[in-house]
Amino acid sequence: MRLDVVSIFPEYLAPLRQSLLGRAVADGRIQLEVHDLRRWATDRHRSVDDTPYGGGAGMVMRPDVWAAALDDVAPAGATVVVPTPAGHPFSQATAADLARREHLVFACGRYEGLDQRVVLDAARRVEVLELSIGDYVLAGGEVAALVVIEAVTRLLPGVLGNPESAVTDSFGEGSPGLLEHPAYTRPVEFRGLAVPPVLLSGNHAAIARWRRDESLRRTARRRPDLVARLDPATLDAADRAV
Ligand SMILES: COc1cccc(COC(=O)c2cn[nH]c2)c1
Repeated sequence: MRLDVVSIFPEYLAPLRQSLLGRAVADGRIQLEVHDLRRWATDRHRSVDDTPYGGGAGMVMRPDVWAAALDDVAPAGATVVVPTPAGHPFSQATAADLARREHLVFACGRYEGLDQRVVLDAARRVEVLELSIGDYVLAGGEVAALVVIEAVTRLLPGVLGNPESAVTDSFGEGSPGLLEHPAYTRPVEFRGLAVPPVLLSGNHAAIARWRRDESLRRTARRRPDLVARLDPATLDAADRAV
């Protein structure tokens, strides 16, 4: 996979060269290039933003600068990802979809975002995905790009150590669509807190049942929205009793 990232703060993307992902980049399993958007700025001040038509606070990133950058960085066949609070919700399913693509280009906006014609023009040539990683506003798209890149590249076989299951919507072992159950390791008692005895029992059926129950309880408590989406057919009688 090839990754290109365009930003006015390229140093924000330094974490991509760390740890397992950094190793995949160093040995060429992933091609990564980070570009400074100002390279495509045309005036003496290398400006990349301007005041918004229609008035209002903040600045908008200029279409000419971004279009020139994407012309160079996103050839036909690339997928352009624009992190934005106004985007389609990013999910594990989206991550799995993006993991199957050859070339991802991340356009990191700042200020109030990109002139919409950047997206419209690029969409004539390549697929453009405006994605939101959550309902909050960051100062720029760089951190969101790091989130998406990590979620995507960890799914690539042979890229990040242990091959993660490519199952797109699993939140727990074999419990698709549920939150992960609690995890424990040594010591068996820690600051007066014990490990749930079932996990020490060696009874694998009971352990699987406990884990499933904990996933269901946690999901019901923390994410009723996920429970509403569960396919009732995947809930057995014991699940319904939780
Ligand atoms: C491209 O336009 C903008 C405008 C404003 C902020 C940003 C940065 O992205 C986010 O804040 C974000 C992404 N998902 N959730 C929040 C981009």
